[in-house]
Parts: sequence; structure tokens; C-alpha cells
Amino acid sequence: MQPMAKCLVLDLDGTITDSLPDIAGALNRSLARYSQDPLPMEQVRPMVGDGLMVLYQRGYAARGMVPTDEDMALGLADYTAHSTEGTYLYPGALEALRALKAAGWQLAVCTNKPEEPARILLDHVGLLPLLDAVGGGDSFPVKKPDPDHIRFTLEAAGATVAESVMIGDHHNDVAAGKGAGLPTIFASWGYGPREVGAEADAVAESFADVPALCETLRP
Ligand SMILES: O=C(O)COP(=O)(O)O
Ligand SMILES: [Mg+2]
Repeated sequence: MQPMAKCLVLDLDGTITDSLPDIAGALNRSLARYSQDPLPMEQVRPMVGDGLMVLYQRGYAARGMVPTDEDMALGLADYTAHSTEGTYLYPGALEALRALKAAGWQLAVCTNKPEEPARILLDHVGLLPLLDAVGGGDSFPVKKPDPDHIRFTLEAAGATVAESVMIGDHHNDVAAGKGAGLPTIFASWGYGPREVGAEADAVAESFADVPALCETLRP
């Protein structure tokens, strides 16, 4: 019988791409509709991680406001239209993912970002053809930290928990990965606080570390 391929499940924002400028840009354009001053990027950074809708709730709350359904719908459309303008791959991402692919690994993205802008962004940075699945924040009835977000993404990739590894920059990524039974890698270059590394099985200092860590965690 053919052995199942190993699979690396990757978070997107703060792990594969630095998406903060475009996320903060969309939030601030939304707040500007109410004549609110923009939130500095450093204030927005810890608000990222639970998807765009929660991001808008947190951003509006910082100005003592609550977004309406219309704000949310306009915000999603605006972000989707501008999600690639100031968003870049972290150094070494493409090389590391190509190396894993060449070594026989499958690759899947599990992100709390809605699937449409996630696919647009992944296509823009040249990664979409390398991926076996993209599980967005609205692709399934659940999202991270629910471990089922990982399980559904693996199922879509045709991969199994027993052969997979999770990498992410946020507590939600490590919690979802561990909950699904995957060894986890903390991406230390992202938006999560350094302490999240203590919850993970390994800490990557840069993307160059990732292929070897994957092989160690799933020999
Ligand atoms: O958009 C977010 O809030 C988080 O997205 P991520 O799961 O790719 O980090
Ligand atoms: Mg992230």
C-alpha cells in the first residue's frame, strides 16, 4: 500500500505573509468613514488572528464603536480588493515550501482569513500552485482554535493527522494543531507573543528552519 504523504499545515497571516499593512489599511479606511483617526499598525497587530470580522470588532471597539453588518460587508469587500497591495512573503518562505514539496510533503493553508482573499493573496505570491488545500475562516462551520478547522483542511488535502505538522504564529494555531493531534511549530517572526513558543513542540526562528523541523517532528 502507498504510504500517505506527509503534510505541513500552515497558517497564513503572520506565518507565510506579513499581511498587517493591508489588514490595518482596510480597517482604517472603514474607521475613516466615521471620521475616526487611523489606528497605528502596532495597535492593530495584536488584534489579528481571529479572522477579519473579529478584527473589525476589535478595531471599532478601540474607538468606542461597534461595526454594523454593513461595515463588515463593506470591510470584507474592501480588504478583498486591496489584500495584495502591501502584503509580502516572509523571507525564505517560497524556498522552504518548494524544498518540502520536492521532498514529497503536501502543503495546506489553514487560515482564519476568509477563503476568497486568502486565495487571491496566495495566488499573488505564487504559492497557490504548491498547495493541496486552502481552508479559510469561512470555508467550514468552525475556525481556529477549533481543531476541526485543521481536520477539515487535512481532509480537503487528502492528508491524515498521523502524518502532519502545523505551523503558525498565534496561540490559535498551536491550540488548534495540538487539539487535532499534530506536532506544532511556532513561527517566531509573526504577530504572536514569544510566549506562544512555549506551547509549541518547536520554535522556528526563520523559514529556513522549517523543512528540517518538519522532518524531525515527522521522521
Ligand atoms: O486574518 C486573521 O485574523 C488571521 O489569519 P491567520 O489565521 O492566517 O493568521
Ligand atoms: Mg497568523
